[in-house]
Amino acid sequence: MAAGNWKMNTTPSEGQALAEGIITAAGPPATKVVFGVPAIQLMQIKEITAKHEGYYVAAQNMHHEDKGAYTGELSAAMLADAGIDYVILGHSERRDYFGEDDHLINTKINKALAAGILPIYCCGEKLDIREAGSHEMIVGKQIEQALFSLAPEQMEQVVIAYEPVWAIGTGVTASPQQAQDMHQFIRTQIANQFGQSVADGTTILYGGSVKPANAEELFSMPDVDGGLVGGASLSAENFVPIIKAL
Ligand SMILES: O=C(CO)COP(=O)(O)O
Repeated sequence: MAAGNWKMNTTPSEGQALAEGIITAAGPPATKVVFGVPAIQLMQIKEITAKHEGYYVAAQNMHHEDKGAYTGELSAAMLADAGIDYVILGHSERRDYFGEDDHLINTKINKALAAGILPIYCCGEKLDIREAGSHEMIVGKQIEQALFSLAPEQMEQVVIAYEPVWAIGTGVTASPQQAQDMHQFIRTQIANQFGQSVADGTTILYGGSVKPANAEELFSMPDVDGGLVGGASLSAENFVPIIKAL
């Protein structure tokens, strides 16, 4: 899977041109391609991807309650009714700037699954944790708190994105071996909790300064099933080679 997280970039007209440009240049993809677009563009981009096999749309967030007085928020039911395929949950920017924790993210994951939307669950450690050698402990805890209450058939619907915070938007990428080690660790956690066949079927994406120049090497690692791409998903020139690396 090649997933782009556009974050708070692109106006609706820019987003339309971007999605159309990528689809035209990449053609029918050999992997699933997901556009994680700003809320205002969800239905517009869905209309485009619906015409092209292999292309999907993701929301970048979702509220954990079903409905009510939550000004500015979107519910799972709204996304589902609009035909949105995926929702990115637990991104480090939401954790840092909006105070989201794994308990809340777990609630959101349950709501998304109940509405038929596939969660892309983001986890990953900060630099000080990596330097202290505690990254497996911290990511292990994130996975446990957000996912271990799910039933195996729910877990089968979840995509995981390992995004070391120190690699996001910094130009510093985890080495292929660092990515592989963490992905293998995550898959083992999933296997221990949900069984080997669920773990084998789980898509685990790497995110953090994925570029055309490093995508192929990262994706060649056995437990790296694709990428969640920020900056390099904002132009066809950069994103198409990343799609084609899968
Ligand atoms: O946060 C990311 C994707 O969700 C990664 O962002 P960059 O690819 O810009 O480092």
